[in-house]
Amino acid sequence: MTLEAPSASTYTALLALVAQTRALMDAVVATGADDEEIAAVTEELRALTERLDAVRRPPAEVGEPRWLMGNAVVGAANPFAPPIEIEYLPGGGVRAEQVFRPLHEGPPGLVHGGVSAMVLDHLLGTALGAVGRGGLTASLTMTYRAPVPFGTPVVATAEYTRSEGRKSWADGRMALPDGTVLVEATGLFITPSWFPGEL
Ligand SMILES: CCCCCCCC/C=C\CCCCCCCC(=O)SCCNC(=O)CCNC(=O)[C@H](O)C(C)(C)COP(=O)(O)OP(=O)(O)OC[C@H]1O[C@@H](n2cnc3c(N)ncnc32)[C@H](O)[C@@H]1OP(=O)(O)O
Repeated sequence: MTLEAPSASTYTALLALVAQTRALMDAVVATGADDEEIAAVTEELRALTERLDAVRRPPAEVGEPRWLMGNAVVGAANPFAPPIEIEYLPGGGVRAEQVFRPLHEGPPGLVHGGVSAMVLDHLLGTALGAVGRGGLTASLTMTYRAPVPFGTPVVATAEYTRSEGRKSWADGRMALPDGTVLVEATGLFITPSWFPGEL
């Protein structure tokens, strides 16, 4: 079955909804409203949730135009996604600059290590996809060298390193704009035997 991407106007409307939802999530994390106000807002949100949930779009399939719309890292339709915008570098490799928010908190005032792992996992996978070696993460090794701050830019980069058959490896890291490395990642990705795409 070929699924259609949402129309341009639906897509634009969806982007606005997602941006507003991200702002809501940030506000929820930080709110100091009193319990009555929280209860009133909760009721309004319950009604809004029911309206949106009344109609669902079918899930996307690999390769179709909107297949990453729901992705937790880059998904335009996913309010949980920071979202990360990935740049393909001319010499191979990928780069993304991101300002994390209190929504991504782990230790107070710092980004959660699992969020860093999620972002780097995706970046490694994208670096492999860029050289035609796309696959699923089989193992991911993280080295946390310094805390990742929120509210200030962090630069993530990743690149393909090598392959053996269906197995491919990529390396990546997050750093401050001055180059100070905060987190390093190395991952093994395996192109599943069922995957019809080219190796
Ligand atoms: C679907 C393709 C996508 C393509 C995308 C292309 C474009 C990219 C563009 C946009 C970027 C998107 C970026 C996304 C990034 C996010 C990534 C994720 O979050 S992925 C979700 C989390 N990961 C899982 O859910 C995997 C769950 N695991 C599995 O499904 C299987 O275990 C799998 C596919 C990883 C391997 O299963 P088997 O049946 O194909 O593997 P066997 O045949 O047993 O082994 C093959 C070889 O790999 C080794 N191997 C298997 N698993 C290993 C492991 N965990 N560690 C080390 N080696 C392992 C084996 O020892 C074997 O090695 P020997 O050939 O004998 O040398």
